[in-house]
Amino acid sequence: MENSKKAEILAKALPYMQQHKGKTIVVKYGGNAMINQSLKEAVINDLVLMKCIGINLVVVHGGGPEINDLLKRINKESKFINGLRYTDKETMDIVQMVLAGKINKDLTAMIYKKGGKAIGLCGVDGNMLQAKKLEADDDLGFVGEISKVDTDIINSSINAGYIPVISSIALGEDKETVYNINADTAASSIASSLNAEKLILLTDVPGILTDPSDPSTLISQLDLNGISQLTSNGVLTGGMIPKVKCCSDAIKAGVKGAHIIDGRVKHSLLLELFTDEGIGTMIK
Ligand SMILES: Nc1ncnc2c1ncn2[C@@H]1O[C@H](COP(=O)(O)OP(=O)(O)O)[C@@H](O)[C@H]1O
Ligand SMILES: CC(=O)N[C@@H](CCC(=O)OP(=O)(O)O)C(=O)O
Repeated sequence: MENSKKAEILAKALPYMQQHKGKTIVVKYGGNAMINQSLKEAVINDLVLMKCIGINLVVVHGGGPEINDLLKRINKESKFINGLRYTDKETMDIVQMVLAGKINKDLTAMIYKKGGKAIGLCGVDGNMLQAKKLEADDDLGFVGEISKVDTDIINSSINAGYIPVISSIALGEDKETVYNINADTAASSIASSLNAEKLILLTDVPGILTDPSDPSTLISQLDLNGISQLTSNGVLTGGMIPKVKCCSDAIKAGVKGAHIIDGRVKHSLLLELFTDEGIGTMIK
């Protein structure tokens, strides 16, 4: 590309930088969007860039596929009910090891490698995510429902210049039981409690599709009415069910926009933040 073209593209970033500076944006980085190393590096690059331009960035990560891999290694089957993992005690230990251990520390290190500053936390740290057992039609074991978010540790980390990188496990009211929280739910509750400008969910599809097998059926914008329609007519299945519910919960709580975008597209975060049209599905 010619230098003048490059300069033009860079100059066009100014209004977007001004728009986002000082705003709180929560990015949920899903396990399905972490599979390829070069893509992972591109995501980390974009996160560090977001922080550099003055966004109060919070990263909440998942790691479902990695949990499945480790369970498989101990010959344990992964069981999901409506997109949520049935979590017995042994599974809970694995979830904690993978999310709060391996993935959380890998992502934190990768941010340092890109020249950023991060602090890896889980919901237990700073008593940030407080939960009780999720009461559902089917018993899901140690799957929790967030009852309170204490944002102190998140705000302190942001004010000290760090990107908080948060894994989705939470502490029970007995201060003993640890619960497995769907990472979309954790991100949504955190975004709501922080009064965030945006919640961005990075996943492995282009956004919400009316036909999940056909990427050309992307819905680019939806409001809360549209969501109830999709939910009742069975278009959403599996992990998309909690994901969309999280977006609508965040919007109801005052988050201005929730975005489901394709983490497999290189620099999808920049396309979302630095173009008028954005990518993926925007819920308002
Ligand atoms: N209507 C839909 N549009 C797009 N994806 C859908 C839809 N219904 C179900 N899905 C599924 O939801 C998945 C995304 O949820 P999930 O696997 O939990 O992702 P992540 O690990 O990123 O949180 C997609 O891979 C897709 O298989
Ligand atoms: C209760 C529940 O389902 N918890 C999830 C937590 C991780 C997660 O949500 O990871 P992704 O974002 O990669 O799907 C799980 O155990 O897989």
